[in-house]
Amino acid sequence: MEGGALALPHFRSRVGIGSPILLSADPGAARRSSGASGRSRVSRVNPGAYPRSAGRGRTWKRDSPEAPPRRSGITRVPNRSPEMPTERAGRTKVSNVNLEVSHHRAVAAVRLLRIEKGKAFVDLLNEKGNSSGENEMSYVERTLGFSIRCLDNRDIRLVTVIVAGTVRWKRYLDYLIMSLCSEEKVFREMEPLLLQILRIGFFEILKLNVPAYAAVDENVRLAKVALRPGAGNLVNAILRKLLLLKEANSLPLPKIEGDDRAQARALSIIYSHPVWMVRRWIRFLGKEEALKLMKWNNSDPHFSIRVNTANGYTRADLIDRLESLQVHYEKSTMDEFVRIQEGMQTVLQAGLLKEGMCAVQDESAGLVVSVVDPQPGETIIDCCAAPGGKTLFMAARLSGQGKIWALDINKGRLRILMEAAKLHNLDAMISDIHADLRLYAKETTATFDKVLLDAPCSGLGVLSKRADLRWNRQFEDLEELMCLQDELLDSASMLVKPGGILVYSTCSIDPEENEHRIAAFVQRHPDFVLQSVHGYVPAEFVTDEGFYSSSPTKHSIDGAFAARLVRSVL
Ligand SMILES: C[S@@+](CC[C@H](N)C(=O)[O-])C[C@H]1O[C@@H](n2cnc3c(N)ncnc32)[C@H](O)[C@@H]1O
Repeated sequence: MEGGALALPHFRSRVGIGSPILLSADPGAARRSSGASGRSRVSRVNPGAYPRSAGRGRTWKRDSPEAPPRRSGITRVPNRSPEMPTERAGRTKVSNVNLEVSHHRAVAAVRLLRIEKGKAFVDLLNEKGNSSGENEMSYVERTLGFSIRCLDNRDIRLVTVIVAGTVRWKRYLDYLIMSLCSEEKVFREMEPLLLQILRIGFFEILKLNVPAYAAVDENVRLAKVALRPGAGNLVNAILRKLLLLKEANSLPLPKIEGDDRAQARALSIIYSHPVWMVRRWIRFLGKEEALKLMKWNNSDPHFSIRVNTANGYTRADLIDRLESLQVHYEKSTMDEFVRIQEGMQTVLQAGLLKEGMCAVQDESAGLVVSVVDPQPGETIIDCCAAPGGKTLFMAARLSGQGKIWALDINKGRLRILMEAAKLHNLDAMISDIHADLRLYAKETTATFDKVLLDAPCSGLGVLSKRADLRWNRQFEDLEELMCLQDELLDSASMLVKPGGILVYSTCSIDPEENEHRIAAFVQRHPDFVLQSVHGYVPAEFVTDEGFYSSSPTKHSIDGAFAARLVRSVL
């Protein structure tokens, strides 16, 4: 680093762009919206759903929604019953009612409700014991008004699969649900919790191929217990209609016809993406590639892990552990990486991350670090560093010599970065700076050998992993993001020492956030020259213009972009 000691200004934390939405419980909202009211609702529900005569000897009509659920791998509440008030001697007494609902569906329905209300995000790497464990259980209990036990590992996996899939396929599922309602008004005015239960049922039947009786019975039961008998009847009627249409192969889907806009609208339903994304991708990538991309975004995400060499581990050590855990893996072409084919939850539960042996990181992000090419002894500033995936990998590549400054506007995320740095035995090499890059660059005189700007972006390259992102991003966001990217690029460029390197990267595949930003930047800054990334990353990732670009459909990893610029010595 040149320019003497770094001034480390402290700014008040702002809401960071790209920062995760925090999980904050709002039971009142969900309860109000579901029309449910805890105990009294349960007492309303039960006499119909669980008649007193429903004891052992009772015969149920096959596939009746009231029939006792068959063992279908569905978890239930074992004799853990909410209390039902009964009248006795003029006072309300509490007696037990045998309520049984599928745990993972109840949790999935409530999590979906919260995601829709912006109070939660889809967590594809959900580990038992994190904030969405116990808190979520009590949230579900307060929202639905009945108790459920903690989820076991299998339940957690099912919740993850159902929540991620239902969020991804939301537009497609809603189109079908609306088509199967007696009138559009029924769909438009549907209670939020009822809609989530229907979406789960549709997703299970259409995309998970869950046996019909389980998908119908369990979701009907959940609607009856969590809402009221009438809600269960509606779920029953609509799911049964769906089953008939599915069997007859006549699901009501829109035809791809008419002008470009009409075709994009139909495709947006069939592939469940916002219309603006479909139109944009058809424009930039062509129809065939756009369809491939949407299929990729709807498929199960691929995860890779990177071994932490700073703790003395090698990839061979990591592979030994994976083999002992019977996790299916594949070696990546990148030395430090292993692709997990099956068993990501096992990796998480075995504690490999908590031990500091490895980190979850996509190779697309690893290749950005290869574009930076950190060399021992260098000074590097990571301008939008948190939560630190690239910072840690860059620090590991310095082999104990050199220094990284990790700057971010988001204090909470910076804290996570520094905790990870400690875990990875890299904290001595990393200093954090909590600041807005735009202000920091104006105030400091410090310059660095290398500057990485991993800019806030639309995230359009990582939609398979961020299931909810497609619905949260609006077309208008792009304009705002591009302005921010230009401002941050200008600021980052001030930190590059003469002859030093500036790397601009995103996890977007949108040319306007990538190539166009760099074209505009070099026009504003003639002292920077584009350098090809050839030699830093494998040739298949180098574009004709010399940028790094990874594509989900071509390379089967996340989409990312990076440009390497050299500052002239004068
Ligand atoms: C794409 S994320 C960075 C991911 C990170 N490089 C990694 O590999 O883990 C973008 C980051 O930019 C930060 N950010 C947004 N605006 C900023 C600003 N004006 N100054 C500094 N950081 C900012 C956000 O808080 C967010 O953590």
